[in-house]
Amino acid sequence: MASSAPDLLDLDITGIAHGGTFIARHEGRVVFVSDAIPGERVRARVTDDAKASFWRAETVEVLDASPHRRPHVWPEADVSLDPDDRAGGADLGHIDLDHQRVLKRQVLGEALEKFAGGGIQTPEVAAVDDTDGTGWRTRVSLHVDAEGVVGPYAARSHRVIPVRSLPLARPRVAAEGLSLRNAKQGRIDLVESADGEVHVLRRPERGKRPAARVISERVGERSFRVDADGFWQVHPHAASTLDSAVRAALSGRVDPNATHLDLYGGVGLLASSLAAAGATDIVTVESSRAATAHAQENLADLDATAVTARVDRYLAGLPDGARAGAVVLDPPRAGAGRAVVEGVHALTPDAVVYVACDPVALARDLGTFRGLGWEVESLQAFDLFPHSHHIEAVALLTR
Ligand SMILES: C[S@@+](CC[C@H](N)C(=O)[O-])C[C@H]1O[C@@H](n2cnc3c(N)ncnc32)[C@H](O)[C@@H]1O
Repeated sequence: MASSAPDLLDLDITGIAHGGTFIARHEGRVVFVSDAIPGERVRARVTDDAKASFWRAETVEVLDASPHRRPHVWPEADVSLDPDDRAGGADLGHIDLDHQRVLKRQVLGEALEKFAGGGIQTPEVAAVDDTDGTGWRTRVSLHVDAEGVVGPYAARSHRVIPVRSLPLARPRVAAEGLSLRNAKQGRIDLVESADGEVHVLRRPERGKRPAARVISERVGERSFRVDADGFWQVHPHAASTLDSAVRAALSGRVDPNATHLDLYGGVGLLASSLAAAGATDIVTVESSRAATAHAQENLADLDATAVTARVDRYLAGLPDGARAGAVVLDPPRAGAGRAVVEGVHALTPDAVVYVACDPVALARDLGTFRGLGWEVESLQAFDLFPHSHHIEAVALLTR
């Protein structure tokens, strides 16, 4: 560390930043602090002072606690432990669940204000069940270090932390994860499929990796085959929540004679939502060949075509004057980006439904859409990742 930052700082926490850290100021400079809550005064250890514009720090002691502070939902991530020994992946687990949702809404609102041009009503971040926010992770990645220690990584590091509990995991996933022994150095993914079976996918750093295993997921009456290590929503209510939100957004907006697009389609979840909303001719576009092979099979009863392509290239390759009825896009964390948004706009769709897992990327892309004359007609947000900073949002855009 450069000599300019003292090791320890006493800081007043004034806000929440995107990405699960909190904002304080020291001599005018922004400091991003982990494990804090707005309104608190904390003692924090500076971990990164390389940049002139901001530093990073970790709370080591809470000097004046927020009324929203709780013992961490994961004892192995509690602020009473040395920051190096705190398990990662539950960066809001020290905050009461309702207030987590208030703070997530604030992050979304600030992103919309800053990057989407402002004036968009920020929705509440809705709970998808009435639990305490534990026991939802159907997918958990653990790591095995050179000494054979199995556990999650510590927050903001690649150090494996041995743990006795995995409270965010589904109970069977947790039990399986905590019973792992004699593992080779590398990663182990645990995946609970819709039938409750837990699949253990060992990915040793050296040696042969096992062949892809196909599992079955379910939304309503429809089942989806997906590679166990392929993309599927993590919260058990996520796929059905997003399916319902997309159907509702598209209700009455699907021209049965048009071609409709499901971009970043995975194994076809939202293509089936398009079909449920009345679409008969659907193209689902996805870069993973394995996922599109599953999508083609999963949507076999529909008039759907699964295309393996990068969305930007697919859109760029469409003939001039090509049209789409409705477009659903569900990009990865980085968002769709200007070229894709412009490509969607060029298809003059009647409606665009944007499913987002990153509020800043969403806000940027909404800003681009608005610049092209689109309006955000509705926006919903869902707490599909309780005790972590992640948010899922669904926006309907029309012109
Ligand atoms: C957030 S997931 C959404 C999947 C699907 N809509 C669902 O709900 O299950 C994003 C998907 O986009 C795919 N992907 C990432 N970058 C892509 C790109 N540039 N073009 C096409 N697909 C991409 C990933 O493989 C992943 O399946």
